[in-house]
Amino acid sequence: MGIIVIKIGGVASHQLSAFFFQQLKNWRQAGKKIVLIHGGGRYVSEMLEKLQIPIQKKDGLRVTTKETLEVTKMVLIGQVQPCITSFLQANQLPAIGLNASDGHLLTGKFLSKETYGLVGKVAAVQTDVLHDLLEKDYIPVIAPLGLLEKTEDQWLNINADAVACEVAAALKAEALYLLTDVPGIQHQNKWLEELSIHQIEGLKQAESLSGGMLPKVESAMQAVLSGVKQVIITNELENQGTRMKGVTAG
Ligand SMILES: Nc1ncnc2c1ncn2[C@@H]1O[C@H](COP(=O)(O)OP(=O)(O)O)[C@@H](O)[C@H]1O
Ligand SMILES: CC(=O)N[C@@H](CCC(=O)OP(=O)(O)O)C(=O)O
Repeated sequence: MGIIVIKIGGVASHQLSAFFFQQLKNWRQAGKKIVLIHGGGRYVSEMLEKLQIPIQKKDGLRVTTKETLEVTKMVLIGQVQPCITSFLQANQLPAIGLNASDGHLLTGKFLSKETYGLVGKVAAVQTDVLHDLLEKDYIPVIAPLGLLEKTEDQWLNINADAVACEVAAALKAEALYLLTDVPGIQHQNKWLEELSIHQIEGLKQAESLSGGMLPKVESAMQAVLSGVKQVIITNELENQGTRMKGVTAG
């Protein structure tokens, strides 16, 4: 079963183009299965500002306190996710919104509690739930949070790019698109068509990568190394974007 995983970044989530919906339909008609992961960090930040809760980011990740986590959950699962599922439904694409606790979909571990607080990395993806939905022709739409391993109530905030890459690897997806607000990765005023694992260190040293692009590139490369053949960072599905290239990938 050919699976295509698409991560919709915060900005991208409210500007899904007609081409996006048409492409999803074309893929489905060609027998592909689609899984979406959504971000929404900018909406979390907007709500934190409204509530006058301090925002702190480190290495492109949100330092997450108990209070921040509550707001993150509320915004991502309560606002961003239903917005995306209703856009899909309105475009005749059958969608089901999912969070970590649905069928124990996503479990996590602390990334570093001392440094980032209640931030996780993916420990396991319950792929059976996803396969069941895909067989019934649904498009699962997943929020980037996890449940701490061996608990039912300790939630962890996880970077959406990291979730998308882990889900793509667990599903052995044939392609992963990380949709964001820029047409790819830029270095020395040029948009890169490809970025190989060997170039990443150079880009970091040159301080070409900052903010959310740092964890995005790290996760994308991890997905390539886990066997996802095509990993692309772009702003629109029709644009070429930057293709991540592994050691042996051609
Ligand atoms: N080298 C780079 N090339 C392109 N964008 C970069 C680069 N370094 C940092 N960025 C920033 O990364 C942002 C995209 O990451 P992020 O804000 O986390 O988006 P998303 O919410 O879609 O995951 C861009 O808007 C851009 O400002
Ligand atoms: C740990 C961490 O940083 N979590 C992110 C989760 C949302 C996200 O990743 O949204 P984008 O993809 O739109 O940036 C956050 O709280 O902003």
